[in-house]
Amino acid sequence: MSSTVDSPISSSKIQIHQLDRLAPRSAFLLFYAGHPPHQTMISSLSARHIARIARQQPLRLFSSQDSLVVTNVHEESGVAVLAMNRPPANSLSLELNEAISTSLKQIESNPKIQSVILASSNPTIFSAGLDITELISPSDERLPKFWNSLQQVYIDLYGSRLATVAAIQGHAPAAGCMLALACDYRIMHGGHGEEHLPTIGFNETQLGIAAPPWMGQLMVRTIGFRPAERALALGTLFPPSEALNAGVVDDVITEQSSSESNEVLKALLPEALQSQTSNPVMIKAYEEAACYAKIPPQARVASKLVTRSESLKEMQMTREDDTQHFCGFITHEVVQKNLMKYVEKMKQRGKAKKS
Ligand SMILES: CCCC/C=C/CC(=O)SCCNC(=O)CCNC(=O)[C@H](O)C(C)(C)COP(=O)(O)OP(=O)(O)OC[C@H]1O[C@@H](n2cnc3c(N)ncnc32)[C@H](O)[C@@H]1OP(=O)(O)O
Repeated sequence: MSSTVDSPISSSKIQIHQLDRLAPRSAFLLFYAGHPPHQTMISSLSARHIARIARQQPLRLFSSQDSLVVTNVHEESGVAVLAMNRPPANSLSLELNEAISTSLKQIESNPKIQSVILASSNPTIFSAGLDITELISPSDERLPKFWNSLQQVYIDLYGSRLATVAAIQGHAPAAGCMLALACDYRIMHGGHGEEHLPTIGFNETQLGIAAPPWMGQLMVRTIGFRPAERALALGTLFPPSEALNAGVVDDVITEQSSSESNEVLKALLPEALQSQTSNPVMIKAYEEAACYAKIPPQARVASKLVTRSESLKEMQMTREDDTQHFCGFITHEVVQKNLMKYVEKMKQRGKAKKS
């Protein structure tokens, strides 16, 4: 099935192909940047989102302090912020994943916005990765839905028409690292002294599980085959300077700096992030996002898709198999035992910290 609607992003025409056979609830948005041979894929959206765009209806904005994500836009600079807001650790539950995808789509539907900063309302944790409690004794109904929602976040972020900048204030293990790697630019905080260094990486093997192929390949595409192969096998969590050297992040910032951007940040940041207006990571993230926002969007999007469209297509084609594999793997008795042990350790550590 295919239909054409006016693009909410530009005056171009967008053609929508419903790829029922490959991904029943998804569709590719095909964007004509110039002539048909230059047709490029921007993103995949759920059928529900497409129906809304076709009717030109705005998506619901998540903005209250109780929301799982908080967002705000600054149309003058073309920059938006989308911050995860699920205490204590922004671990990714089904609901948080869905909120990220929905909010990203809502921001994308504003034609004045060209960049988004992916951030956290927690100043020491970007995201702790998957909510491990989703993985323990899961229900047959929720587990595939949960995994689908994570795949969708990856597809939406990696294929977004927006330039995406990750403001990594603190820890970003496993799927938290995936969120950052799916962005266009990554800025990490250097930490507060040797004892409080945040880390980033795919630590799955340390939990007795393995990162799925699309996540592992994301690391391969970011840091290269051999370093990624080793980091994936060992479950390496990189502290900031090592993450920078390996290419996991693009920038590490520690110094507090005053900047002209402070004033804009006051207007841009949602209430839950107002304490971060003079945070160096946020300042740098804003400056980078504003820089991307000045590039002619059609050229920027076309260039992004040179490197991303193949892996996004692959993801769409293997999505159902990936979900089946994930559900089979996670519910395996040995994996369940490993996960329970890991959660027990995590709780003991939490108790020790509090006492
Ligand atoms: C085919 C299979 C593919 C499977 C793919 C999996 C990808 C994944 O994402 S697996 C998840 C991997 N995540 C982790 O291993 C992170 C575990 N957490 C931590 O290492 C630390 O919490 C942290 C480094 C992120 C932060 O450390 P910090 O000392 O600041 O805080 P804590 O006291 O440890 O944690 C605070 C609070 O949050 C709870 N929590 C932390 N992480 C998770 C999580 N991933 N899921 C659920 N809950 C989590 C932790 O238990 C604490 O709770 P309490 O305050 O109630 O004790």
